[in-house]
Amino acid sequence: MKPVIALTKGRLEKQFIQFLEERNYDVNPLLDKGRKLQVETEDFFAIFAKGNDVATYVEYGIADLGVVGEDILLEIQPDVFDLLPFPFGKCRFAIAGVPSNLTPLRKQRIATKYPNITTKYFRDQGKSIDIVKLEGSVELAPLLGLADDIVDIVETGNTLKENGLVVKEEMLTISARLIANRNSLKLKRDILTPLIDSFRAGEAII
Ligand SMILES: Nc1ncnc2c1ncn2[C@@H]1O[C@H](COP(=O)(O)OP(=O)(O)OP(=O)(O)O)[C@@H](O)[C@H]1O
Ligand SMILES: O=P(O)(O)OC[C@H]1O[C@H](OP(=O)(O)OP(=O)(O)O)[C@H](O)[C@@H]1O
Repeated sequence: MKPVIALTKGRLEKQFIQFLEERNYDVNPLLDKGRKLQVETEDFFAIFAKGNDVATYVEYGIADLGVVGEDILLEIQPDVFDLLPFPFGKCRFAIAGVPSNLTPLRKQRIATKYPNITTKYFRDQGKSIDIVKLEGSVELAPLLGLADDIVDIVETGNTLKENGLVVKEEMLTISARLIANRNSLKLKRDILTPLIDSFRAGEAII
């Protein structure tokens, strides 16, 4: 029996495949998958999903393990075991906006894909804000007057720079994480341990 791993489609999938390649795993089935959403390799079955759904598949035990951004774990708090950080998917959360805008007299309006992380961050500082939930291209919001500032992921800073925005406050740094279904960890320990241990070797270079 092989473990089932749920992978976040897109940039994390690519970085995870590179991570596997560096550890001499057979990655050809993953590279050649085309539009298939389930693939079998020599070592595991992989399923490909959006980040939020990766957490759901792992929580429900459909997948034993998952590769997911820490942002998803912080935002939706799925009932999964957070096993270890990967040395990729590294970025940070920041408050950003137009350089010169003043703090408004009314409640500050923040646009974000991450309402829970944002609310908690401001609440911890004793600030009450209004949230505008967006699904992407969050940088548009302060430029078009939808919000005063944004809370979003920053990696290179290019998206902010090319849109004339600046970081106003650094919040926290994150990376991709290996998560596990709680029952799988107990019941499938023998098949999961070798895989987890080989991934754990990556921690040393974080
Ligand atoms: N610019 C970035 N640099 C590094 N990691 C990032 C960056 N943006 C997002 N991530 C991480 O990669 C994960 C997947 O992001 P990605 O943008 O591929 O998917 P998404 O957020 O669901 O967006 P989309 O709707 O475009 O697929 C995020 O959950 C986050 O952990
Ligand atoms: O600092 P940078 O290297 O420019 O990366 C940051 C950008 O990457 C993410 O967006 P993504 O590409 O996932 O698109 P999205 O806006 O649709 O979420 C994030 O939301 C920022 O917009």
